[in-house]
Amino acid sequence: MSTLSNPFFFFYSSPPPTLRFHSPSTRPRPLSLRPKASAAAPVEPPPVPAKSVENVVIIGSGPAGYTAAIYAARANLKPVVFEGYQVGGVPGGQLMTTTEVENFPGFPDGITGPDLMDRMRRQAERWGAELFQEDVEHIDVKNNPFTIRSSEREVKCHSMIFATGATAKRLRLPREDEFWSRGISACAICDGASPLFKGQVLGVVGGGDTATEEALYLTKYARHVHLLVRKDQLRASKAMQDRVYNNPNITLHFNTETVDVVSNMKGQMSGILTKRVDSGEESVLEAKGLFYGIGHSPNSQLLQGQVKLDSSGYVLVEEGSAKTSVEGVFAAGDVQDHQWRQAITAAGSGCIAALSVERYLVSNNLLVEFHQPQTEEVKKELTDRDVQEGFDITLTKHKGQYALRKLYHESPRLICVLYTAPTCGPCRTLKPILSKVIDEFDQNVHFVEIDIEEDPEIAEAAGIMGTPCVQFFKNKEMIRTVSGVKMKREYREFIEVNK
Ligand SMILES: Cc1cc2nc3c(=O)[nH]c(=O)nc-3n(C[C@H](O)[C@H](O)[C@H](O)COP(=O)(O)OP(=O)(O)OC[C@H]3O[C@@H](n4cnc5c(N)ncnc54)[C@H](O)[C@@H]3O)c2cc1C
Ligand SMILES: NC(=O)c1ccc[n+]([C@@H]2O[C@H](COP(=O)([O-])OP(=O)(O)OC[C@H]3O[C@@H](n4cnc5c(N)ncnc54)[C@H](OP(=O)(O)O)[C@@H]3O)[C@@H](O)[C@H]2O)c1
Repeated sequence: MSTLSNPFFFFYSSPPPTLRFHSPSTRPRPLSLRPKASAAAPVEPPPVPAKSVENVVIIGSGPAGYTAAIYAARANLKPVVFEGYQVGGVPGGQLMTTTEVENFPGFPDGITGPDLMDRMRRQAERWGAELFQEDVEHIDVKNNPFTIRSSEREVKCHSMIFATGATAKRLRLPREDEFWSRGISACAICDGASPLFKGQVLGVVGGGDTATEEALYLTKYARHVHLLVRKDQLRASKAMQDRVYNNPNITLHFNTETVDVVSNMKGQMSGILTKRVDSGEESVLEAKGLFYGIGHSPNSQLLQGQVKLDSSGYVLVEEGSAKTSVEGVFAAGDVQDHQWRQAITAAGSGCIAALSVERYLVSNNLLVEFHQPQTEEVKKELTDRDVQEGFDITLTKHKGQYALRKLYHESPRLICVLYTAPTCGPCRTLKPILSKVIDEFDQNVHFVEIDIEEDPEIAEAAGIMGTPCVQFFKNKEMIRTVSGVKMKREYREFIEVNK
Protein backbone atom coordinates (compact mmCIF):
# COMPACT_ATOMS: atom_id res chain seq x y z
CA MET A 1 0.00 0.00 0.00
CA SER A 2 1.37 3.43 -0.86
CA THR A 3 1.78 6.10 1.80
CA LEU A 4 -0.90 8.01 -0.07
CA SER A 5 -3.52 5.39 0.63
CA ASN A 6 -2.09 4.73 4.09
CA PRO A 7 -0.83 7.99 5.55
CA PHE A 8 -1.07 6.90 9.18
CA PHE A 9 1.79 4.51 9.45
CA PHE A 10 3.75 5.81 12.37
CA PHE A 11 3.23 5.44 16.07
CA TYR A 12 1.75 8.12 18.28
CA SER A 13 2.37 7.49 21.99
CA SER A 14 0.24 9.80 24.13
CA PRO A 15 -3.37 10.34 23.09
CA PRO A 16 -4.20 14.02 22.56
CA PRO A 17 -7.59 15.26 23.66
CA THR A 18 -10.43 14.89 21.19
CA LEU A 19 -12.78 17.71 20.33
CA ARG A 20 -16.44 17.02 20.04
CA PHE A 21 -18.18 19.36 17.64
CA HIS A 22 -21.58 20.90 17.97
CA SER A 23 -22.97 22.73 15.01
CA PRO A 24 -24.76 25.82 16.24
CA SER A 25 -27.65 26.96 14.13
CA THR A 26 -26.83 29.89 11.88
CA ARG A 27 -30.48 30.95 11.79
CA PRO A 28 -31.52 33.69 14.18
CA ARG A 29 -34.59 33.16 16.31
CA PRO A 30 -37.77 34.63 14.84
CA LEU A 31 -38.34 38.18 15.93
CA SER A 32 -41.66 39.57 16.92
CA LEU A 33 -43.38 41.79 14.36
CA ARG A 34 -45.29 44.87 15.37
CA PRO A 35 -46.51 47.93 13.52
CA LYS A 36 -44.18 50.94 13.63
CA ALA A 37 -46.06 53.05 16.21
CA SER A 38 -46.19 50.26 18.74
CA ALA A 39 -44.37 51.78 21.73
CA ALA A 40 -47.54 51.49 23.81
CA ALA A 41 -48.68 48.24 22.26
CA PRO A 42 -49.98 45.45 24.52
CA VAL A 43 -47.37 43.24 26.18
CA GLU A 44 -48.50 40.25 24.11
CA PRO A 45 -47.32 40.95 20.52
CA PRO A 46 -49.55 39.96 17.62
CA PRO A 47 -48.61 36.74 15.86
CA VAL A 48 -45.86 37.01 13.24
CA PRO A 49 -47.52 37.06 9.80
CA ALA A 50 -45.95 35.07 7.01
CA LYS A 51 -43.61 37.40 5.14
CA SER A 52 -44.60 37.10 1.53
CA VAL A 53 -42.42 40.03 0.45
CA GLU A 54 -39.20 40.88 2.32
CA ASN A 55 -38.20 44.47 3.02
CA VAL A 56 -34.73 43.93 1.67
CA VAL A 57 -32.51 41.15 0.38
CA ILE A 58 -28.75 41.61 0.60
CA ILE A 59 -26.56 39.56 -1.72
CA GLY A 60 -22.98 39.10 -0.57
CA SER A 61 -21.23 38.66 2.75
CA GLY A 62 -18.05 40.70 2.44
CA PRO A 63 -17.57 43.91 4.45
CA ALA A 64 -20.20 45.64 2.26
CA GLY A 65 -22.88 42.94 2.65
CA TYR A 66 -22.43 42.42 6.40
CA THR A 67 -22.30 46.15 7.13
CA ALA A 68 -25.49 46.64 5.13
CA ALA A 69 -27.00 43.74 7.10
CA ILE A 70 -26.02 45.28 10.47
CA TYR A 71 -27.56 48.65 9.57
CA ALA A 72 -30.68 47.17 7.97
CA ALA A 73 -31.22 44.82 10.90
CA ARG A 74 -30.77 47.63 13.42
CA ALA A 75 -33.33 49.64 11.43
CA ASN A 76 -35.74 46.74 12.14
CA LEU A 77 -35.95 45.70 8.47
CA LYS A 78 -35.04 42.07 9.22
CA PRO A 79 -32.88 41.71 6.13
CA VAL A 80 -32.44 38.42 4.35
CA VAL A 81 -28.79 37.88 3.43
CA PHE A 82 -27.53 35.48 0.80
CA GLU A 83 -23.95 35.00 1.91
CA GLY A 84 -22.91 33.02 -1.15
CA TYR A 85 -21.14 29.69 -1.13
CA GLN A 86 -18.96 29.10 -4.18
CA VAL A 87 -19.84 31.57 -6.89
CA GLY A 88 -17.90 34.82 -6.60
CA GLY A 89 -15.63 33.79 -3.74
CA VAL A 90 -16.41 32.40 -0.32
CA PRO A 91 -18.81 33.55 2.39
CA GLY A 92 -17.04 36.40 4.15
CA GLY A 93 -15.58 37.61 0.86
CA GLN A 94 -12.05 38.46 -0.17
CA LEU A 95 -10.74 39.04 3.36
CA MET A 96 -11.27 35.33 4.05
CA THR A 97 -8.28 34.77 1.78
CA THR A 98 -5.88 37.04 3.62
CA THR A 99 -3.92 37.03 6.87
CA GLU A 100 -3.47 40.27 8.81
CA VAL A 101 -5.64 43.27 8.07
CA GLU A 102 -3.67 46.21 9.43
CA ASN A 103 -5.72 49.15 8.17
CA PHE A 104 -9.28 48.49 9.36
CA PRO A 105 -9.96 51.14 12.04
CA GLY A 106 -10.47 49.87 15.56
CA PHE A 107 -7.84 47.14 15.50
CA PRO A 108 -4.57 48.85 16.46
CA ASP A 109 -2.69 45.55 16.52
CA GLY A 110 -4.29 44.24 13.32
CA ILE A 111 -6.77 41.41 12.99
CA THR A 112 -6.84 38.45 10.62
CA GLY A 113 -9.24 38.74 7.69
CA PRO A 114 -11.27 35.66 8.72
CA ASP A 115 -11.55 36.92 12.33
CA LEU A 116 -12.74 40.33 11.16
CA MET A 117 -15.37 38.74 8.93
CA ASP A 118 -16.50 36.38 11.74
CA ARG A 119 -17.08 39.42 13.92
CA MET A 120 -19.08 41.25 11.24
CA ARG A 121 -21.18 38.14 10.66
CA ARG A 122 -21.93 37.70 14.36
CA GLN A 123 -22.87 41.36 14.64
CA ALA A 124 -25.33 41.07 11.73
CA GLU A 125 -26.78 37.86 13.17
CA ARG A 126 -27.08 39.34 16.63
CA TRP A 127 -29.33 42.11 15.31
CA GLY A 128 -31.61 39.67 13.54
CA ALA A 129 -30.34 39.41 9.96
CA GLU A 130 -31.42 36.11 8.43
CA LEU A 131 -28.37 34.50 6.84
CA PHE A 132 -28.34 31.84 4.14
CA GLN A 133 -25.07 30.33 2.99
CA GLU A 134 -26.31 29.90 -0.57
CA ASP A 135 -25.40 31.25 -3.99
CA VAL A 136 -27.95 33.44 -5.73
CA GLU A 137 -28.52 31.99 -9.18
CA HIS A 138 -31.18 34.26 -10.65
CA ILE A 139 -32.44 37.81 -10.10
CA ASP A 140 -35.43 39.56 -11.65
CA VAL A 141 -35.52 43.29 -10.93
CA LYS A 142 -37.61 44.10 -13.99
CA ASN A 143 -40.80 43.27 -12.12
CA ASN A 144 -41.71 44.59 -8.67
CA PRO A 145 -41.58 42.98 -6.15
CA PHE A 146 -38.18 41.68 -7.19
CA THR A 147 -37.47 37.94 -7.30
CA ILE A 148 -34.26 36.38 -6.04
CA ARG A 149 -33.64 32.69 -6.46
CA SER A 150 -30.83 30.78 -4.78
CA SER A 151 -29.82 27.17 -5.03
CA GLU A 152 -32.39 26.36 -2.31
CA ARG A 153 -35.15 29.01 -2.21
CA GLU A 154 -36.96 31.85 -3.96
CA VAL A 155 -37.55 35.15 -2.19
CA LYS A 156 -39.62 38.19 -3.17
CA CYS A 157 -38.50 41.60 -1.95
CA HIS A 158 -39.23 45.31 -2.25
CA SER A 159 -35.56 46.30 -2.33
CA MET A 160 -32.18 44.73 -2.85
CA ILE A 161 -28.57 45.51 -1.96
CA PHE A 162 -26.12 43.98 -4.40
CA ALA A 163 -22.75 43.49 -2.67
CA THR A 164 -21.21 40.57 -4.52
CA GLY A 165 -17.67 41.98 -4.59
CA ALA A 166 -15.06 40.72 -6.97
CA THR A 167 -13.31 37.47 -7.90
CA ALA A 168 -9.59 36.79 -8.33
CA LYS A 169 -8.49 36.89 -11.98
CA ARG A 170 -6.59 34.06 -13.60
CA LEU A 171 -3.69 34.36 -16.03
CA ARG A 172 -4.99 31.61 -18.34
CA LEU A 173 -1.53 30.17 -18.95
CA PRO A 174 -1.40 27.30 -21.45
CA ARG A 175 -0.70 24.73 -18.69
CA GLU A 176 -2.80 26.41 -15.97
CA ASP A 177 -5.48 23.71 -15.80
CA GLU A 178 -2.88 20.95 -15.68
CA PHE A 179 -1.11 22.49 -12.68
CA TRP A 180 -4.03 24.15 -10.89
CA SER A 181 -3.75 23.06 -7.21
CA ARG A 182 -0.64 21.08 -8.13
CA GLY A 183 1.70 24.06 -8.26
CA ILE A 184 -0.47 26.99 -9.34
CA SER A 185 -2.71 28.71 -6.78
CA ALA A 186 -4.58 31.98 -6.28
CA CYS A 187 -4.55 31.80 -2.48
CA ALA A 188 -1.22 31.93 -0.68
CA ILE A 189 -2.73 31.67 2.77
CA CYS A 190 -4.79 28.61 1.81
CA ASP A 191 -1.97 26.73 0.13
CA GLY A 192 1.32 28.30 1.26
CA ALA A 193 1.75 26.02 4.27
CA SER A 194 1.22 22.83 2.29
CA PRO A 195 4.15 20.38 2.08
CA LEU A 196 4.29 20.96 -1.69
CA PHE A 197 5.55 24.49 -1.15
CA LYS A 198 7.41 24.33 2.18
CA GLY A 199 11.11 25.06 1.81
CA GLN A 200 10.76 25.57 -1.96
CA VAL A 201 11.44 28.45 -4.33
CA LEU A 202 8.11 30.04 -5.35
CA GLY A 203 6.89 32.69 -7.75
CA VAL A 204 4.17 35.32 -7.30
CA VAL A 205 2.79 37.27 -10.24
CA GLY A 206 1.40 40.80 -9.90
CA GLY A 207 2.50 44.16 -8.56
CA GLY A 208 -0.42 45.31 -6.41
CA ASP A 209 -1.21 44.94 -2.71
CA THR A 210 -2.43 41.37 -3.14
CA ALA A 211 0.72 40.14 -4.88
CA THR A 212 3.09 41.89 -2.47
CA GLU A 213 1.12 40.60 0.49
CA GLU A 214 1.20 37.05 -0.91
CA ALA A 215 4.95 37.27 -1.54
CA LEU A 216 5.58 38.43 2.03
CA TYR A 217 3.34 35.75 3.48
CA LEU A 218 5.00 33.01 1.45
CA THR A 219 8.44 33.89 2.83
CA LYS A 220 7.20 32.26 6.07
CA TYR A 221 7.33 28.89 4.34
CA ALA A 222 9.33 29.20 1.12
CA ARG A 223 13.10 29.17 0.68
CA HIS A 224 12.83 32.16 -1.64
CA VAL A 225 10.10 34.08 -3.46
CA HIS A 226 10.33 35.72 -6.90
CA LEU A 227 7.87 38.54 -7.52
CA LEU A 228 7.11 38.85 -11.25
CA VAL A 229 5.93 42.34 -12.20
CA ARG A 230 5.03 43.17 -15.79
CA LYS A 231 5.64 46.94 -15.46
CA ASP A 232 8.76 48.77 -14.27
CA GLN A 233 7.11 49.63 -10.94
CA LEU A 234 4.85 48.27 -8.25
CA ARG A 235 1.26 49.38 -7.93
CA ALA A 236 1.09 48.36 -4.25
CA SER A 237 0.81 50.88 -1.40
CA LYS A 238 4.07 52.43 -0.20
CA ALA A 239 3.94 50.47 3.07
CA MET A 240 3.75 47.16 1.19
CA GLN A 241 6.48 48.25 -1.24
CA ASP A 242 8.83 49.03 1.65
CA ARG A 243 8.23 45.62 3.18
CA VAL A 244 8.98 43.87 -0.09
CA TYR A 245 12.13 45.90 -0.80
CA ASN A 246 13.38 45.23 2.73
CA ASN A 247 12.82 41.49 2.60
CA PRO A 248 15.98 39.64 1.53
CA ASN A 249 13.92 36.54 0.70
CA ILE A 250 12.06 38.28 -2.12
CA THR A 251 13.60 39.03 -5.52
CA LEU A 252 11.74 41.54 -7.69
CA HIS A 253 11.67 40.99 -11.45
CA PHE A 254 10.36 44.10 -13.20
CA ASN A 255 9.34 44.20 -16.89
CA THR A 256 8.73 40.48 -16.67
CA GLU A 257 5.76 38.64 -18.15
CA THR A 258 4.71 35.20 -17.00
CA VAL A 259 4.35 33.02 -20.08
CA ASP A 260 3.76 29.49 -18.71
CA VAL A 261 4.96 26.92 -16.17
CA VAL A 262 7.31 24.06 -16.99
CA SER A 263 7.56 20.56 -15.51
CA ASN A 264 10.26 17.99 -14.77
CA MET A 265 10.48 14.34 -15.89
CA LYS A 266 8.12 13.31 -13.07
CA GLY A 267 5.44 15.69 -14.34
CA GLN A 268 5.85 18.03 -11.34
CA MET A 269 5.99 21.77 -11.77
CA SER A 270 9.65 22.77 -11.80
CA GLY A 271 9.81 26.30 -13.17
CA ILE A 272 8.19 29.41 -14.59
CA LEU A 273 8.73 30.48 -18.20
CA THR A 274 9.11 34.26 -18.22
CA LYS A 275 9.67 36.87 -20.93
CA ARG A 276 11.40 40.24 -20.63
CA VAL A 277 8.97 42.90 -21.86
CA ASP A 278 11.81 45.14 -23.14
CA SER A 279 13.97 42.58 -24.98
CA GLY A 280 11.50 39.73 -25.59
CA GLU A 281 14.06 37.32 -24.13
CA GLU A 282 12.55 34.18 -22.59
CA SER A 283 14.03 32.24 -19.68
CA VAL A 284 12.99 29.66 -17.08
CA LEU A 285 13.03 30.53 -13.41
CA GLU A 286 13.34 27.51 -11.13
CA ALA A 287 10.20 27.36 -8.93
CA LYS A 288 7.92 24.70 -7.44
CA GLY A 289 4.90 26.96 -7.22
CA LEU A 290 3.25 30.00 -8.79
CA PHE A 291 0.76 32.22 -6.98
CA TYR A 292 -1.54 34.69 -8.73
CA GLY A 293 -2.12 38.16 -7.33
CA ILE A 294 -3.24 39.97 -10.47
CA GLY A 295 -6.42 41.66 -9.34
CA HIS A 296 -10.10 40.97 -9.42
CA SER A 297 -13.18 41.24 -11.70
CA PRO A 298 -16.57 42.47 -10.42
CA ASN A 299 -19.23 39.79 -9.82
CA SER A 300 -22.04 41.53 -11.64
CA GLN A 301 -23.15 38.85 -14.13
CA LEU A 302 -26.52 38.41 -12.35
CA LEU A 303 -27.46 42.01 -13.13
CA GLN A 304 -26.40 42.00 -16.76
CA GLY A 305 -29.19 43.34 -18.98
CA GLN A 306 -31.18 44.56 -15.96
CA VAL A 307 -29.08 47.25 -14.31
CA LYS A 308 -26.58 49.60 -15.99
CA LEU A 309 -22.97 48.39 -15.79
CA ASP A 310 -19.81 50.12 -17.03
CA SER A 311 -17.61 48.67 -19.77
CA SER A 312 -15.61 46.60 -17.23
CA GLY A 313 -18.75 45.19 -15.61
CA TYR A 314 -18.83 47.42 -12.50
CA VAL A 315 -22.35 48.38 -11.41
CA LEU A 316 -22.97 52.06 -12.13
CA VAL A 317 -24.26 53.99 -9.12
CA GLU A 318 -25.34 57.62 -8.86
CA GLU A 319 -22.32 59.57 -7.62
CA GLY A 320 -22.06 59.65 -3.84
CA SER A 321 -24.94 57.22 -3.40
CA ALA A 322 -25.73 53.53 -3.64
CA LYS A 323 -28.56 53.99 -6.20
CA THR A 324 -28.35 51.97 -9.40
CA SER A 325 -30.29 52.58 -12.61
CA VAL A 326 -33.26 50.62 -11.17
CA GLU A 327 -35.31 52.07 -8.31
CA GLY A 328 -35.07 49.92 -5.22
CA VAL A 329 -31.84 48.24 -6.34
CA PHE A 330 -28.75 49.46 -4.48
CA ALA A 331 -25.13 48.40 -4.87
CA ALA A 332 -22.24 48.49 -2.40
CA GLY A 333 -18.60 47.48 -2.14
CA ASP A 334 -16.14 46.37 -4.78
CA VAL A 335 -18.83 45.42 -7.31
CA GLN A 336 -19.49 49.14 -7.85
CA ASP A 337 -16.03 50.52 -7.02
CA HIS A 338 -13.15 50.17 -9.45
CA GLN A 339 -11.12 52.82 -7.68
CA TRP A 340 -10.75 52.35 -3.90
CA ARG A 341 -11.57 48.68 -3.25
CA GLN A 342 -10.77 48.61 0.46
CA ALA A 343 -12.53 46.83 3.31
CA ILE A 344 -13.40 50.13 4.97
CA THR A 345 -14.76 51.75 1.79
CA ALA A 346 -16.80 48.60 1.10
CA ALA A 347 -18.18 48.70 4.65
CA GLY A 348 -18.94 52.44 4.31
CA SER A 349 -20.83 51.93 1.08
CA GLY A 350 -22.77 49.05 2.68
CA CYS A 351 -23.88 51.46 5.38
CA ILE A 352 -24.98 54.02 2.75
CA ALA A 353 -26.90 51.33 0.89
CA ALA A 354 -28.78 50.16 4.00
CA LEU A 355 -29.73 53.70 5.04
CA SER A 356 -30.86 54.38 1.46
CA VAL A 357 -33.03 51.25 1.53
CA GLU A 358 -34.72 52.42 4.72
CA ARG A 359 -35.50 55.81 3.14
CA TYR A 360 -36.74 54.17 -0.05
CA LEU A 361 -39.09 51.80 1.82
CA VAL A 362 -40.45 54.60 4.02
CA SER A 363 -41.01 57.01 1.13
CA ASN A 364 -42.80 54.30 -0.85
CA ASN A 365 -44.82 53.16 2.15
CA LEU A 366 -43.45 49.63 1.85
CA LEU A 367 -41.68 49.22 5.18
CA VAL A 368 -42.79 46.46 7.54
CA GLU A 369 -40.94 46.86 10.80
CA PHE A 370 -39.64 43.95 12.87
CA HIS A 371 -38.85 44.88 16.42
CA GLN A 372 -35.81 43.56 18.19
CA PRO A 373 -36.42 41.13 21.03
CA GLN A 374 -35.97 42.38 24.63
CA THR A 375 -32.36 42.86 25.61
CA GLU A 376 -32.25 39.61 27.54
CA GLU A 377 -33.60 37.76 24.52
CA VAL A 378 -30.88 39.08 22.21
CA LYS A 379 -28.86 36.21 20.90
CA LYS A 380 -25.71 35.81 22.96
CA GLU A 381 -22.37 35.59 21.25
CA LEU A 382 -21.67 31.97 20.45
CA THR A 383 -19.14 30.46 22.77
CA ASP A 384 -16.81 27.66 21.78
CA ARG A 385 -18.78 24.67 23.00
CA ASP A 386 -16.34 22.07 21.82
CA VAL A 387 -15.74 19.63 24.66
CA GLN A 388 -12.30 18.27 25.32
CA GLU A 389 -12.21 14.65 26.40
CA GLY A 390 -10.52 11.37 25.65
CA PHE A 391 -10.96 9.47 22.42
CA ASP A 392 -14.35 7.75 22.14
CA ILE A 393 -15.06 5.79 18.97
CA THR A 394 -18.81 6.00 19.52
CA LEU A 395 -18.61 9.73 18.79
CA THR A 396 -18.86 10.75 15.16
CA LYS A 397 -16.69 13.90 15.10
CA HIS A 398 -13.05 14.05 16.14
CA LYS A 399 -9.93 16.15 15.79
CA GLY A 400 -6.21 15.48 15.47
CA GLN A 401 -3.85 12.77 14.32
CA TYR A 402 -4.35 10.46 17.32
CA ALA A 403 -8.06 10.18 16.56
CA LEU A 404 -7.33 9.69 12.88
CA ARG A 405 -4.94 6.81 13.53
CA LYS A 406 -7.38 5.14 15.94
CA LEU A 407 -10.24 5.46 13.51
CA TYR A 408 -8.15 4.38 10.57
CA HIS A 409 -7.38 1.10 12.34
CA GLU A 410 -10.60 0.55 14.28
CA SER A 411 -13.52 2.23 12.56
CA PRO A 412 -15.86 0.07 10.51
CA ARG A 413 -17.40 3.25 9.07
CA LEU A 414 -16.54 5.49 6.15
CA ILE A 415 -13.99 8.05 7.47
CA CYS A 416 -14.14 11.64 6.27
CA VAL A 417 -10.94 13.61 6.95
CA LEU A 418 -10.95 17.39 6.62
CA TYR A 419 -7.51 19.01 6.35
CA THR A 420 -7.49 22.66 7.41
CA ALA A 421 -5.01 25.43 8.22
CA PRO A 422 -5.57 28.05 10.93
CA THR A 423 -5.42 31.05 8.59
CA CYS A 424 -7.42 29.48 5.77
CA GLY A 425 -10.69 31.36 5.22
CA PRO A 426 -12.30 28.79 2.88
CA CYS A 427 -11.69 26.18 5.62
CA ARG A 428 -13.94 28.16 7.92
CA THR A 429 -16.57 28.15 5.19
CA LEU A 430 -16.38 24.43 4.64
CA LYS A 431 -16.35 23.33 8.30
CA PRO A 432 -20.01 24.09 9.20
CA ILE A 433 -21.19 22.85 5.81
CA LEU A 434 -19.41 19.53 6.10
CA SER A 435 -20.46 19.27 9.73
CA LYS A 436 -24.14 19.48 8.68
CA VAL A 437 -23.67 16.82 6.02
CA ILE A 438 -21.92 14.55 8.56
CA ASP A 439 -24.86 15.03 10.96
CA GLU A 440 -27.15 13.60 8.27
CA PHE A 441 -25.10 10.39 8.28
CA ASP A 442 -24.39 10.06 12.01
CA GLN A 443 -23.47 6.44 12.91
CA ASN A 444 -22.50 5.71 9.30
CA VAL A 445 -19.47 7.92 9.09
CA HIS A 446 -16.59 9.14 11.24
CA PHE A 447 -15.26 12.64 10.80
CA VAL A 448 -11.76 13.90 11.72
CA GLU A 449 -10.34 17.38 11.32
CA ILE A 450 -6.58 17.64 10.83
CA ASP A 451 -4.87 21.01 11.21
CA ILE A 452 -1.96 20.74 8.77
CA GLU A 453 0.16 23.12 10.83
CA GLU A 454 -0.35 21.05 14.01
CA ASP A 455 0.09 17.73 12.20
CA PRO A 456 2.32 18.48 9.20
CA GLU A 457 3.64 14.93 8.91
CA ILE A 458 0.10 13.60 8.43
CA ALA A 459 -0.58 16.21 5.74
CA GLU A 460 2.65 15.35 3.99
CA ALA A 461 2.01 11.62 4.10
CA ALA A 462 -1.51 12.18 2.77
CA GLY A 463 -0.17 14.29 -0.11
CA ILE A 464 -2.15 17.38 0.84
CA MET A 465 -1.39 20.21 -1.62
CA GLY A 466 -3.65 22.88 -0.12
CA THR A 467 -6.52 23.47 2.24
CA PRO A 468 -9.36 22.86 2.63
CA CYS A 469 -9.08 19.30 1.41
CA VAL A 470 -11.30 16.33 2.21
CA GLN A 471 -10.26 12.68 1.96
CA PHE A 472 -12.50 9.67 2.38
CA PHE A 473 -11.18 6.34 3.69
CA LYS A 474 -12.87 2.98 3.84
CA ASN A 475 -11.36 -0.31 4.96
CA LYS A 476 -7.92 1.36 5.27
CA GLU A 477 -7.99 2.59 1.68
CA MET A 478 -8.20 6.21 0.59
CA ILE A 479 -11.07 6.24 -1.88
CA ARG A 480 -11.50 9.91 -2.79
CA THR A 481 -9.84 13.31 -2.42
CA VAL A 482 -11.94 16.47 -2.81
CA SER A 483 -9.97 19.74 -2.87
CA GLY A 484 -11.46 23.14 -2.09
CA VAL A 485 -15.05 23.96 -1.18
CA LYS A 486 -17.62 21.99 -3.16
CA MET A 487 -21.40 21.98 -3.23
CA LYS A 488 -23.00 20.28 -0.22
CA ARG A 489 -24.64 17.71 -2.45
CA GLU A 490 -21.24 16.52 -3.73
CA TYR A 491 -20.16 15.39 -0.23
CA ARG A 492 -23.67 14.11 0.53
CA GLU A 493 -23.89 11.98 -2.63
CA PHE A 494 -20.44 10.47 -2.11
CA ILE A 495 -21.18 9.51 1.51
CA GLU A 496 -24.60 8.09 0.55
CA VAL A 497 -23.03 5.78 -2.02
CA ASN A 498 -20.03 4.73 0.10
CA LYS A 499 -21.35 4.64 3.67
C1 LIG B 1 -5.75 38.95 -0.58
C2 LIG B 1 -6.48 40.24 -0.29
C3 LIG B 1 -6.12 40.99 0.81
C4 LIG B 1 -6.77 42.18 1.08
N1 LIG B 1 -6.39 42.89 2.18
C5 LIG B 1 -7.00 44.04 2.47
C6 LIG B 1 -6.62 44.79 3.60
O1 LIG B 1 -5.69 44.43 4.32
N2 LIG B 1 -7.29 45.93 3.86
C7 LIG B 1 -8.30 46.39 3.07
O2 LIG B 1 -8.88 47.42 3.38
N3 LIG B 1 -8.67 45.70 1.98
C8 LIG B 1 -8.05 44.54 1.66
N4 LIG B 1 -8.43 43.85 0.55
C9 LIG B 1 -9.54 44.36 -0.26
C10 LIG B 1 -10.88 43.99 0.43
O3 LIG B 1 -10.85 42.60 0.74
C11 LIG B 1 -12.06 44.29 -0.47
O4 LIG B 1 -12.04 45.63 -0.82
C12 LIG B 1 -13.38 43.98 0.25
O5 LIG B 1 -13.41 42.65 0.69
C13 LIG B 1 -14.57 44.23 -0.66
O6 LIG B 1 -15.70 43.91 0.06
P1 LIG B 1 -17.09 43.55 -0.65
O7 LIG B 1 -18.04 43.31 0.45
O8 LIG B 1 -17.41 44.54 -1.66
O9 LIG B 1 -16.82 42.21 -1.47
P2 LIG B 1 -16.14 40.82 -1.19
O10 LIG B 1 -15.29 40.85 0.01
O11 LIG B 1 -15.55 40.41 -2.49
O12 LIG B 1 -17.38 39.87 -0.87
C14 LIG B 1 -18.30 39.55 -1.88
C15 LIG B 1 -19.30 38.56 -1.32
O13 LIG B 1 -20.31 38.31 -2.29
C16 LIG B 1 -20.61 36.93 -2.29
N5 LIG B 1 -21.19 36.58 -3.60
C17 LIG B 1 -20.65 36.73 -4.84
N6 LIG B 1 -21.50 36.25 -5.77
C18 LIG B 1 -22.59 35.79 -5.11
C19 LIG B 1 -23.81 35.17 -5.49
N7 LIG B 1 -24.10 34.91 -6.77
N8 LIG B 1 -24.70 34.83 -4.54
C20 LIG B 1 -24.46 35.08 -3.23
N9 LIG B 1 -23.32 35.68 -2.79
C21 LIG B 1 -22.40 36.01 -3.73
C22 LIG B 1 -19.27 36.26 -2.03
O14 LIG B 1 -19.47 34.97 -1.50
C23 LIG B 1 -18.70 37.21 -0.98
O15 LIG B 1 -19.19 36.87 0.28
C24 LIG B 1 -7.81 42.65 0.24
C25 LIG B 1 -8.18 41.88 -0.86
C26 LIG B 1 -7.53 40.69 -1.13
C27 LIG B 1 -7.95 39.86 -2.30
N1 LIG C 1 -3.15 45.35 2.63
C1 LIG C 1 -4.04 45.99 1.89
O1 LIG C 1 -4.44 47.10 2.18
C2 LIG C 1 -4.57 45.33 0.66
C3 LIG C 1 -4.19 44.04 0.32
C4 LIG C 1 -4.67 43.49 -0.85
C5 LIG C 1 -5.53 44.23 -1.64
N2 LIG C 1 -5.91 45.45 -1.25
C6 LIG C 1 -6.76 46.29 -2.11
O2 LIG C 1 -7.56 45.52 -2.99
C7 LIG C 1 -7.61 46.14 -4.27
C8 LIG C 1 -7.13 45.16 -5.33
O3 LIG C 1 -5.72 44.92 -5.14
P1 LIG C 1 -4.99 43.84 -6.07
O4 LIG C 1 -3.55 43.86 -5.75
O5 LIG C 1 -5.72 42.55 -5.97
O6 LIG C 1 -5.26 44.36 -7.57
P2 LIG C 1 -4.69 45.61 -8.38
O7 LIG C 1 -4.40 46.76 -7.48
O8 LIG C 1 -5.64 45.79 -9.50
O9 LIG C 1 -3.28 45.12 -8.93
C9 LIG C 1 -3.20 44.07 -9.87
C10 LIG C 1 -1.74 43.86 -10.23
O10 LIG C 1 -1.66 42.70 -11.07
C11 LIG C 1 -1.03 43.09 -12.29
N3 LIG C 1 -1.64 42.34 -13.38
C12 LIG C 1 -2.94 42.36 -13.81
N4 LIG C 1 -3.11 41.52 -14.84
C13 LIG C 1 -1.89 40.94 -15.06
C14 LIG C 1 -1.43 39.99 -15.99
N5 LIG C 1 -2.25 39.44 -16.89
N6 LIG C 1 -0.13 39.64 -15.96
C15 LIG C 1 0.71 40.18 -15.04
N7 LIG C 1 0.33 41.10 -14.13
C16 LIG C 1 -0.97 41.47 -14.14
C17 LIG C 1 -1.25 44.57 -12.43
O11 LIG C 1 -0.24 45.08 -13.23
P3 LIG C 1 -0.24 46.60 -13.75
O12 LIG C 1 0.15 47.42 -12.60
O13 LIG C 1 0.78 46.51 -14.83
O14 LIG C 1 -1.63 46.85 -14.27
C18 LIG C 1 -1.13 45.02 -10.97
O15 LIG C 1 0.22 45.16 -10.60
C19 LIG C 1 -6.71 47.37 -4.23
O16 LIG C 1 -7.50 48.50 -4.04
C20 LIG C 1 -5.84 47.12 -3.03
O17 LIG C 1 -5.43 48.31 -2.39
C21 LIG C 1 -5.44 46.03 -0.13
